[in-house]
Amino acid sequence: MTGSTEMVPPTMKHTVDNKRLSSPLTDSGNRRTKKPKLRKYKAKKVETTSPMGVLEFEVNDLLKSQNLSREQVLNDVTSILNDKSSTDGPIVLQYHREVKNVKVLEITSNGNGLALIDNPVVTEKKQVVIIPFGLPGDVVNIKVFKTHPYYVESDLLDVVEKSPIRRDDLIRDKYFGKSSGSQLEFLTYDDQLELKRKTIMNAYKFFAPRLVAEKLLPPFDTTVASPLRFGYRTKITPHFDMPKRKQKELSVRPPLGFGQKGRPQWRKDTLDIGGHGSILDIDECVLATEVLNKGLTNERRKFEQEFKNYKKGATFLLRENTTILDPSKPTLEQLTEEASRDENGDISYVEVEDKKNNVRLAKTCVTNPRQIVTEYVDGYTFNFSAGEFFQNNNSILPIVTKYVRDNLQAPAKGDDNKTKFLVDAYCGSGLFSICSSKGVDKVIGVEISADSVSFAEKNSKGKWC
Ligand SMILES: C[S@@+](CC[C@H](N)C(=O)[O-])C[C@H]1O[C@@H](n2cnc3c(N)ncnc32)[C@H](O)[C@@H]1O
Repeated sequence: MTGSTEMVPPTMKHTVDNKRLSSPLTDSGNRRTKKPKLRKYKAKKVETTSPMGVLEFEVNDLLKSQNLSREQVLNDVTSILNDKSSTDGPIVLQYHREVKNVKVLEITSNGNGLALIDNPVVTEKKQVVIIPFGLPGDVVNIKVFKTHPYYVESDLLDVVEKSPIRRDDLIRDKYFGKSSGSQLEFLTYDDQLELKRKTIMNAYKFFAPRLVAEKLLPPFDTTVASPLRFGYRTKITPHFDMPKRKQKELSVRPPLGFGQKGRPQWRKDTLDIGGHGSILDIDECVLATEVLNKGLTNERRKFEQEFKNYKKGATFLLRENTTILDPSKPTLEQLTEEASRDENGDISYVEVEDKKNNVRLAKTCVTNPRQIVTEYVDGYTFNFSAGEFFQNNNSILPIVTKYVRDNLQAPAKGDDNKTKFLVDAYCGSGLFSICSSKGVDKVIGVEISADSVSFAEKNSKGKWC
């Protein structure tokens, strides 16, 4: 399975930087060797439902399936921490090495491959390795670059043998394979939906084990497909960092885009696209809607002129806004709210039609988080602050809100087949409460954000709530 670099067992001599030792004189004038102060690894407290917490469950699942104990994959992080150099100390170099012909065994809920490799120091031990863009069944070459107690992180260098589910021919995003923006484009859409289903099933397995053990859950249905697979995201947040070494005035525009996912090298023809910084310079997002891509072009052009004015890095908000058009008036005249503008100073927009409700809509791109925006869902409109939460895929909302509506109609006991109360926990600006309220006596929304509560109240006025 693995063919790691040559191994030299570490000794404590390796682990200590001599320069850091203080050695006071004894009475006889000799230097007394003081025990070196070891740097201790401090494990961060991980919230179990966070991505790191879920990873821990997934690692445990892998170990169970491979009949391995946690002890058998435990890494000696302390000796790495106390090596002479954190980049090229002898122990660091033993751990952070290239490993060839690694068979990927599993895929995590966020799309990373999981595999087992030999521990480079203790021959009878293994390591769990995370391989971004590695698929179960792939045989790959990797570079391990970071060690945690129960797993190591790596970059994908080459795919030696392709998994039967790997479909690189489906990739449309030029940044795919290095950007953190999209993870699953090299799977068929059916496989992507199946992975989502497995993620939900795992959520119940990890967080509600009694419900699963006592068979109290209904069967898991297939995942509802999105009508749009690309060009659906109604919010993106490209960002930039300032260079670490402060210059008086920046001479070159910093990259503006999304984070790079490690330093992968497997897509040789796109290696240089977006650059090599921790943030990639992104000029189009295949997942975002057409008008957000227009906004991205506009805001990048503005940034090109203004980047010297920034003292710190920042995040840009690009959020789609919808105007319901009056067909008797010119579109531009009706775009009264501020939005991203093109090089001529005109608001960029895209017109679309809701055939079902016979309505024409203009989509614009808002950049001010405090600006009030409108989303249009199957005839309903929702207002909320651009910076607050709203579902990111507008194209799927008529389907999911209908699904919820259709499956809510459980009649209250001994009643006239009517649902009396609907409680929408975590209601945001009221999307599901409002779309499901028809025929219900009373809807109660629960929400922690005061801003969203006030919009939920406003959005529900005149509806059935
Ligand atoms: C994923 S959003 C869903 C909003 C809404 N259901 C929708 O689909 O548009 C989750 C919402 O839960 C709210 N929230 C988070 N923690 C909460 C808590 N402890 N109590 C109530 N609401 C909370 C957030 O402010 C956010 O609006």
